[in-house]
Amino acid sequence: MEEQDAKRIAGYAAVDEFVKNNQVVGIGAGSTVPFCVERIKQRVDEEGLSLVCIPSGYQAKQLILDHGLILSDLSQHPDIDVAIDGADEIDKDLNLIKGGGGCQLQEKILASCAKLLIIVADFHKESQNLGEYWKRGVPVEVIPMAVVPVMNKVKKLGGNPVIRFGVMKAGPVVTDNGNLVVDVDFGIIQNPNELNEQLTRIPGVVETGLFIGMADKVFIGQADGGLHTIVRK
Ligand SMILES: O=C(CO)[C@H](O)[C@H](O)COP(=O)(O)O
Repeated sequence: MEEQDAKRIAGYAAVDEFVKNNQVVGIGAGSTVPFCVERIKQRVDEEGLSLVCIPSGYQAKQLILDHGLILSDLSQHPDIDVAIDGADEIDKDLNLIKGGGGCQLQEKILASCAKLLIIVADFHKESQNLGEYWKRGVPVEVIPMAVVPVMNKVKKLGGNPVIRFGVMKAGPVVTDNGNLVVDVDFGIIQNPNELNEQLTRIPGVVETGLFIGMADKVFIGQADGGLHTIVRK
């Protein structure tokens, strides 16, 4: 079973369980979310579901438009029924590292506006402790003028920070909000909640990719074609 099949299994199952008629649906980013949007489109066509979709960024907006779904924003729909998103790593307590696609700030805003945050992922992403699988570090979105002081401060917290650079661009990744992303390797993270609080207290840090206690249910497509789900206790 290919990784792509695992992503599809997770994406379809999440949409089938959680997307219902007349909902406002938040759409995250990454390579698993497109399978969710594909399934949403099928169900809109087959069942006549009436949905409004709120994107987390450029990629999600384009997905919504490409599938002919109704696009809106938080100004018109500040209350989301369900946000569906991917994750880079999921620990035993359903804490997440997100932001592999650089959309951590908008994704956290959508999640904070949603009654439910549903995560879809393939079998690589599940671990006991954050940092066991995702070796690129915690994405930290930083105001450009603060990038050097922020990097110095995260080093004092025990992190190894690297400014994220783009492919096919002679310069750093710039987020949809005009900020930079610093990926900070903390090794295995024993206390993600405390780390998130320490990071967000640094002036110049806008948001981190640590999602603590936000996910309600995760759908993890398995290598054998099965599905593993975990519900928040
Ligand atoms: O947080 C994200 C983007 O900012 C993605 O959801 C995360 O990187 C997972 O992506 P994929 O489904 O490709 O593994």
